[in-house]
Amino acid sequence: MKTLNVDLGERSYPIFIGEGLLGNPELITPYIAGQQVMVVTNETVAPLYLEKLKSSLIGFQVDEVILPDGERYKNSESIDLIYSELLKKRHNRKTTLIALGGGVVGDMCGFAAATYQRGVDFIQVPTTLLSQVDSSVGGKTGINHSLGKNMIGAFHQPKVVIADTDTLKTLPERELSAGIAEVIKYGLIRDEAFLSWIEDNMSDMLACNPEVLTKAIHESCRNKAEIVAEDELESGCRALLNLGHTFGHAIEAHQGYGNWLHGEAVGAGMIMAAYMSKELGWLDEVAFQRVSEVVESAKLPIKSPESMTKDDFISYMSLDKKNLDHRIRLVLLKSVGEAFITADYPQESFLKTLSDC
Ligand SMILES: NC(=O)c1ccc[n+]([C@@H]2O[C@H](COP(=O)([O-])OP(=O)(O)OC[C@H]3O[C@@H](n4cnc5c(N)ncnc54)[C@H](O)[C@@H]3O)[C@@H](O)[C@H]2O)c1
Ligand SMILES: O=C(O)C(=O)C[C@@H](O)[C@H](O)[C@H](O)COP(=O)(O)O
Ligand SMILES: [Zn+2]
Repeated sequence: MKTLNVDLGERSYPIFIGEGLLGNPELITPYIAGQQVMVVTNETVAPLYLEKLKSSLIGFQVDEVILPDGERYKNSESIDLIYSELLKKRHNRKTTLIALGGGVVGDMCGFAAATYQRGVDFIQVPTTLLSQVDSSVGGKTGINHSLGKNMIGAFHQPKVVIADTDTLKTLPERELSAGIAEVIKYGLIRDEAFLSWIEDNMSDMLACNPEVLTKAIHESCRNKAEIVAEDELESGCRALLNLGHTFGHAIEAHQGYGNWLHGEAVGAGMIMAAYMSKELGWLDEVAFQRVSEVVESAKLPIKSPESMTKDDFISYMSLDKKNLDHRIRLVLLKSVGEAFITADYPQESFLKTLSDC
């Protein structure tokens, strides 16, 4: 097992990564303050992993909420189901919520924990590649709105992250590719050496090779933990983690949540960001092709949906949480391995990107 730490003073926590972690009481029980636990999961993950998780929680009052599966259920109705179960089972302020599932379950469980009785503890047990490399770390929690992705939420850090790589054996291929999009993101924004490693190991990642996936998770979480430790609440460098997301969130919302997976939209969005970086003279053609090829090699879409017009993009992007003074702020690439954020660009380059990509 590998361990990383997210250094946030009194809110610091460990990330455990490895095989056979689910079901080990020594990894989870030290992080449960009271006697009550509420496991939040969904109808797909529960039959696969709920009993295993519960076997590590002997001696606690363990309750569970099994949500419907899908990005389209990342909404206030699902949050209400969690609150209702907590109240019905008389959970008090010492309770600990445990997110067992992918990023959708993790974001919702975290948001319920941030708000139930003004805030209770929670633990992340991520079971998708995307949630193991990204969403379980850093404390962004929340739900979608029909007008925009992740528009309602809170920063609320987990007490521990337990990433059992055995769970990836049951993950559908399309979901594995979606997770690789966020892995590629770390290489593009700040770690060119990691990007080269990703390029060299792409076929092993797609074949679910456990050593290669463990390294991908470790290096992704190391990069994310460093950024979050520097800028927990996204007043500066944390925004770089949004590479591809300003375009990608517009795709997800416009296409109807769940039709394009988050990682798929981020993959196409990163190519749009790279294309615009080329238009602005930051990337040359070779660097742009490198970005496009690594995304394509992960079996991700490389073009935005045919059905989306420039105005469709602009109407969603103009609501993006990073915007300042009605200017759309974008994360772009100075080079492969170095991102920056800007609202200062010629509108023609932005519009050309929307029509060409
Ligand atoms: N909070 C953050 O920092 C952050 C970061 C990145 C993404 N996100 C959010 O995460 C969400 C995407 O997460 P995701 O890609 O994990 O999607 P997801 O949670 O929808 O999971 C993908 C699918 O895999 C299933 N699944 C989960 N684990 C499985 C397993 N081990 N075996 C088989 N099936 C399994 C799920 O039920 C679901 O159908 C989006 O809502 C995105 O906005 C949040
Ligand atoms: O942790 C972050 O910060 C990120 O931006 C990680 C992203 O991969 C993730 O999709 C996040 O949920 C996007 O955040 P948002 O603030 O743009 O909603
Ligand atoms: Zn993301």
